[in-house]
Amino acid sequence: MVERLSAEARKAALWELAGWSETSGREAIAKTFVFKDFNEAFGFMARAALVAEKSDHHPEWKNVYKTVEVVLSTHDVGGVTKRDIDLAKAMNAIARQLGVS
Ligand SMILES: C[C@H](O)[C@H](O)[C@H]1CNC2=NC(N)=NC(=O)C2=N1
Repeated sequence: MVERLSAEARKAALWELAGWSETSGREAIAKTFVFKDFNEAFGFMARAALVAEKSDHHPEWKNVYKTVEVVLSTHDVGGVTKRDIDLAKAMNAIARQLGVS
């Protein structure tokens, strides 16, 4: 079991995570990625899904055409943990490879 991050620790982690912010009304972090088209959005999701499955930590996400809205939290502890931060970093890296920040 990983430790739920404090409000301070969440803020510190988010400083280094471009585009991610805290959700309101729930302990989670979120980012909306906008790609060039559906093909790139779905390519991002396919790559991110492999990372998620490998680490047994899965995103809540919604895709409409070229936009992917992602919410990350660790359900087991009802908050944000290093597992969310790590997946958020991996998603940023994948998006960057696809030419999107
Ligand atoms: C049993 C299994 O490890 C858990 O259900 C995992 C699976 N994927 C998960 N993903 C996320 N985002 N949060 C979790 O708490 C979580 N728990």
